[in-house]
Amino acid sequence: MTARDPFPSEARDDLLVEVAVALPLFGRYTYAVPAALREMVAVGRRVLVPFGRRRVTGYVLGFAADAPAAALKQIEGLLDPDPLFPAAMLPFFQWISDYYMHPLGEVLQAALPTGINVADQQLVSLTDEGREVLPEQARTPWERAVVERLSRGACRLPVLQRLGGDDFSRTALQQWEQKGWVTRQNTLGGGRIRPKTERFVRPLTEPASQERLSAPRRALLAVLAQRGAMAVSALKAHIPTAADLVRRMAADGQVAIEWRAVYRDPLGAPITPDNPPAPTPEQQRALEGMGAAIGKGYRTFLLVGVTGSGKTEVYLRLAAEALARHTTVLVLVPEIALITQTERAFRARFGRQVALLHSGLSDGERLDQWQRIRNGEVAIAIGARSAIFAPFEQIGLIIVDEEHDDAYKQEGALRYNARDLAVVRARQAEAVAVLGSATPSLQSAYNAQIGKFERINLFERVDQRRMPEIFVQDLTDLREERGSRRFLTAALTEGVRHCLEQKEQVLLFLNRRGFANALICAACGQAVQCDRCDISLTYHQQSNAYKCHYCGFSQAAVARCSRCGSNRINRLGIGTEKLAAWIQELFPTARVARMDRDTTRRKGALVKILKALRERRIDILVGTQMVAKGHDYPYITLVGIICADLSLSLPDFRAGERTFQLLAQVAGRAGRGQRPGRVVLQTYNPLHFSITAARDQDYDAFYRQEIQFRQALGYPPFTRMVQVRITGRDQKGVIAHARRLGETGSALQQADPAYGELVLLGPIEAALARIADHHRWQLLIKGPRVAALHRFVHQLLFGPDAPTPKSGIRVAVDVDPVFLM
Ligand SMILES: Nc1ncnc2c1ncn2[C@@H]1O[C@H](COP(=O)(O)OP(=O)(O)OP(=O)(O)O)[C@@H](O)[C@H]1O
Ligand SMILES: [Zn+2]
Repeated sequence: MTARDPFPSEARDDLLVEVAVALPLFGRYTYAVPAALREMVAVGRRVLVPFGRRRVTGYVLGFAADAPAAALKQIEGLLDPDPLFPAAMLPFFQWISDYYMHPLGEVLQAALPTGINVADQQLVSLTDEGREVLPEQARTPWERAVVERLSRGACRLPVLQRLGGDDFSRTALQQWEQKGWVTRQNTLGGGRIRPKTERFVRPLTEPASQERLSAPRRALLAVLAQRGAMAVSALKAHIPTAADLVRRMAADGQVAIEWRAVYRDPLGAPITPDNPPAPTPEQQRALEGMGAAIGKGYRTFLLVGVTGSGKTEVYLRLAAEALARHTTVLVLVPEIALITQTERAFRARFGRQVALLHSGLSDGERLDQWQRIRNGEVAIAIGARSAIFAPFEQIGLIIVDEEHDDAYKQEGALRYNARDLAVVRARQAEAVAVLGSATPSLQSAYNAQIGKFERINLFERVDQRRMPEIFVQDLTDLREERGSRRFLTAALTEGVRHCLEQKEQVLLFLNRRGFANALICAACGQAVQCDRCDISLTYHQQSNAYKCHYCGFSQAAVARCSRCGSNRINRLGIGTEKLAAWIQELFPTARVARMDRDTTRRKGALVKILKALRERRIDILVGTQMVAKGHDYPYITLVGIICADLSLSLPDFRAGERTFQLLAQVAGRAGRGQRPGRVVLQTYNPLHFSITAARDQDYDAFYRQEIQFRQALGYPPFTRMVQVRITGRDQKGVIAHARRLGETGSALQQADPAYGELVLLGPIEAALARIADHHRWQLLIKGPRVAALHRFVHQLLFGPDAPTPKSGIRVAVDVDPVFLM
């Protein structure tokens, strides 16, 4: 026991708990629980624990029988009224920690709603000497901004970090501290989110005395008599002057005002219940197989249904089946634009039983949705990838819509794939997983082929609607054309004209935003490149700026050529911004809108565009891959694919798969209503099998070709991969560390015959060699079996011989990487 222990007499009866801390450390730590907290401590609770010289958030994993010999510290406090996740989810989090090689405490931190963690925060301030010396010493823009900020007073570290974005340097701060120019002090920072409370009114006056009251006061009491206690904000809908009135009535003792905790509600007005259509015979068959499986143990189905085959209706009916068996339902959707569509469908069927979890919500809203799930107040959760962590108990069904979508891959600190986690969670919970898509990932289709998943097909669109007719336009025929004529072909413009005459809608797809993406100096031929990335800049007309699509760097478009100084920069190439301008010129009276990352940056902008499309206030929608996803708009009868080849030539073995999926998906937006659809698909490679298969809407033809290629080259799904990425500002340091990892890897491989089956590729410079001034190198490790592969990488990065990176060099591990550049 430590000298600090305030309860020494109780030493050996101490309750001990194992805790994971929210720090980059793999261990589990044992703490004692002080007597006062003993009744309340439970698995899944967040606690505040001392750790080294700091205090941090921890999560109770379980109870420990024995204390390690070393000094034992005590939990300092419990952070929430209840556990934030059910104990039954711990094996799931542990699996994630093991498989993705990420510390459990950080897994939990990533899984729980953001903004609630409490930890020490460092307060930085200038010393007297620093105040004198530093204004001279600060070099980078970030350093200057920091000194400027600190000269106005002490400041929290995260605020300083944010001042200059990528320029931030921990080393600089440490040096300043060593030289005595700044000091750091620990303070306890609170979680940002508090429960929301509202003023509620409760009637007090006996009905008999009401005659003497004024008419408004009587009206207010009448409403309360009918509805019970009400929030003042809700009362205003009945009595506009309620706020003022309530205050005066409270003073006269006629009503009581009290604060009550309420949920922040992102759902808005209720949606009118829908009228479920009778399932088609195909839907019926699909439902019989999958519905009967719910509640009877783990199974995964791959639902392959052509675009417009009514997969959503299948999901809805399966969800109803799961609810009837008193289990809960998790629905994953790749992105926010689709969540609104799916949310609408589920709320129309299931009303208030639905919770939402996605990044479009405020932190407070998300926490409240989390609590509703946690408290068993809802039975269905819909959300983007992070919703896989929804704290349900008794899960019966997990649906992953558009399962092929790369958006399920989380990049950043904890790298996971929510689609894969859906299968893991279903297995652990003995639930049914349904992965749905018109264009499944090769991985999932292969899993169905070898019997890991069960495949269910929907071959036809509902109501015998035809698949769109696809016309392929060979762009090499138009090589001699200039400007807009090169991409706005006769086939396309005739189609658009016809559509507009019929008052139908057009979708034009181009997988590149901006105005011009090839900026070439007219005098010397130099391409205009980002200062901080090895990537060309794109011209954006609306902001009249050159922008980098990787780091966000932006400079005024008047800039001169970096090589010869000429200000004549040719703007070649085409992006959605230019396409929209061209099409507007050609069809001046058409209502043209654009949907890409530039036009949807502001909160709510995306939903606004989709609403206008639904209400037919847009005639022609121009967009990037955002428009390709499962949208269902009945009046779109023409889809134009401006240049199908853009994604084909990327240095990534999945380029063919992505291109096929993108084309088949965007084509599938046409002709979903009563009127038949047409697609004009323009390409320089009309014979490439990704393109012919998309033209024929033939998934299996694509699969047969692609799977052969993967097998021949030993790519997934025939192998598994782990990518190790080494990044940092110091190029030499990055290369040196990458080489050291490569050497360590080779040595490990030679030492252990079990590693003979692994292939080490690299270390090599990444295809995107520099982003935001960080040099990037990588090591790719391939192997036929997960166990050996993972053991190897673990040893390479965390084993006794693992090389330690110098400060400023980061090593990130990406298991089952999706982005290889
Ligand atoms: N049984 C049915 N009877 C009539 N209409 C239906 C039926 N099932 C679904 N629909 C309608 O068919 C349309 C297409 O369905 P849905 O959007 O679910 O297709 P999908 O299979 O998800 O396609 P995609 O893969 O392109 O997203 C929707 O408008 C839906 O309301
Ligand atoms: Zn850049």
